[in-house]
Amino acid sequence: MLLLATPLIHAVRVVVTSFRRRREAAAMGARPAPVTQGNWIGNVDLLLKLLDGFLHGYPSDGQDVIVEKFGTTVNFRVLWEDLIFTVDPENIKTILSTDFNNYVKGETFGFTTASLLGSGVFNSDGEMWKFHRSMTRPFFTRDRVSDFDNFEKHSADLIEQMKHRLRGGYAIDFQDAILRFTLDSATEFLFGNCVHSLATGLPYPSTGPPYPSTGPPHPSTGLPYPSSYPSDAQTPLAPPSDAHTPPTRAMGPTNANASGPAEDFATGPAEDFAQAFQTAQHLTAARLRSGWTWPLLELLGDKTARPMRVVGAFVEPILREAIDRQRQRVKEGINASKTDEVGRTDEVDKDEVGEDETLLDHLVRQTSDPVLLKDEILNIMIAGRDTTAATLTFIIYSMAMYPAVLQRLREEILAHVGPSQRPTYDQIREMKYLRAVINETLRLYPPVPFNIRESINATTWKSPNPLEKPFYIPPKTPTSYSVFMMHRRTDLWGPDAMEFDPDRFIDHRLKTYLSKNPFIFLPFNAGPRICLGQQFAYTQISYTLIRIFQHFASVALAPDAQPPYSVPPPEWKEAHGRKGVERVWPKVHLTMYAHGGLWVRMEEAAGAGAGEGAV
Ligand code: HEM
Repeated sequence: MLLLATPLIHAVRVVVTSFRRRREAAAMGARPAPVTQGNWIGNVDLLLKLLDGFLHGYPSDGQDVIVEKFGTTVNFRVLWEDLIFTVDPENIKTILSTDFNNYVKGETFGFTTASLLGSGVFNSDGEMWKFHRSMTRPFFTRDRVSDFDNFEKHSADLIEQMKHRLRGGYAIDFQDAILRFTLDSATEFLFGNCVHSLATGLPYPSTGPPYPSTGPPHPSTGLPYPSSYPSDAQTPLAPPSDAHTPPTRAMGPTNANASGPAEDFATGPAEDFAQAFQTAQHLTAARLRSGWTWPLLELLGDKTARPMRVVGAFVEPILREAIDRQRQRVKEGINASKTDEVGRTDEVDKDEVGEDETLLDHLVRQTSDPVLLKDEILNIMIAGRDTTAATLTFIIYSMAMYPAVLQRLREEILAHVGPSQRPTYDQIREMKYLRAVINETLRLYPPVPFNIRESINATTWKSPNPLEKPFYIPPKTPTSYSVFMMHRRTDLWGPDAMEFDPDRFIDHRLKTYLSKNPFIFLPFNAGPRICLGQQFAYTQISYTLIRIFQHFASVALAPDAQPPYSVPPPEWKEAHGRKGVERVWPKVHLTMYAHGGLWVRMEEAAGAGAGEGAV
């Protein structure tokens, strides 16, 4: 009886809600956004198509066809639940800026991402969000964002590791290398304690011939390692006889299952952490794509539990140590403070940051709540690490695809900074072409391609056609938007929007398109929740690119080393736009990445390595 009653109650609720909303829309002088029409009941076919696009397609597969058919604002109604999706800058501006107070991350987003993000800055609202943001903001002043000693140390490590592997005749996975680089610099920036993930060496290609197949599954996640070692017996490309021994084995024991030149590439807790964190992000992104149905797919248990245990085992001891240090300080009368019910302290000047203070030191002065601290640190790690790594990965990819752009970029680097000197803040600011290359990459490959909010009260959005009634947006409804798709619209960026051309951020096109409407370019979001690390990211990316291209003169894709499963399918060549020209597979979990890595060979620049900061 109950089984029969439940769908009936749901059906009645759907009919009543729909009637109420039609009445409310009419009262507001608005019309409903167009609703996608699938072929199966409840648009289940549509849901499956979107999930298939997410798992096996190009980032906008599924959505692009719908937008083309129904317009730039559309209701993806699946299983009778509304989800308003937009790629219209006017509506995105409304969500993020002009009507900011009417949108929250919301309970659904919070519930879906809780096992990954906790109640950190990314998925909190109201007072908790303000608290997180104000705790972290003082860390992004100009002094802090130009911590060039940190950038220098880690980019020198990165370049050394790249050269070492390339000189051995191997291709390198630049994405893996840069994720190690950002993990090292983020852990130093956040904890004051670098995990030295670069020091264990870069992985070898896993493809054959002449390489053997992928190694054993990762012990903590059950997934394959991103790459594995070749065994000496199977490959003529044996490791170089001058096999480099990492300066420190800082990340603990190596993976006992792996075979090969272990003295040249090791795995340990930092890799376990990074791999597990990535897996948890992927699972969370799949939940977001499945809408309210995701708990049905996890009836047997929380799929993120296992990887998040690995993540916890890595960060919790670091947090405990920081809390103990702070307790000791309080005992000694330094930074004494009272603590409220969520562990917040009240006698600390939140804007005051000591010169050598790390973000964690700063945070433990304000709260001793270990959960709050863990959430904040992991949120910043996702915010800062993966996004910066994605940008650098897709810049290197673009430099391999467009050698003339790289040549011009190198000319600018050599003219402003020289072949081996460390760049200064002012030199970075003057390098217009460098900034244009970064922006063009952020336009075509924005690290956060899709995002979501939830409306609080019923409201309206402008229609793209001013002669038509505005769209009615129901209350408590998910409103999703894609800057990935907006950044590629030819009506907003011009007929050549699908081409990679940094000059559009310099020449007449800047005035024609972007200056007229800055909301067409939102890689860092906008409004009160705009990215806190924007300046930090531009500076770190610029610094790292300058250092890389002082040392390397060219980049070429290495399709022989790219794992076969990650090569774009041949049928993509028929697609129009960028999908048709792609030579790596951009995919999205919470952020964008190159599926299977970005395998490249790079040629060292003549004369590089001499002078200041030589590697
Ligand atoms: C190219 C690099 C980066 C890109 C493209 C980027 C992009 C974004 C985007 C789109 C958001 C909004 C997310 C949302 O509201 O749902 C965001 C928020 C944020 N970002 Fe970044 N980010 C980058 C680098 C960084 C770095 C390096 C840091 C810090 C080290 C950082 C810290 C943050 C924080 C704390 C927020 C949350 C702001 C809030 O909700 O109030 N980001 N970022």
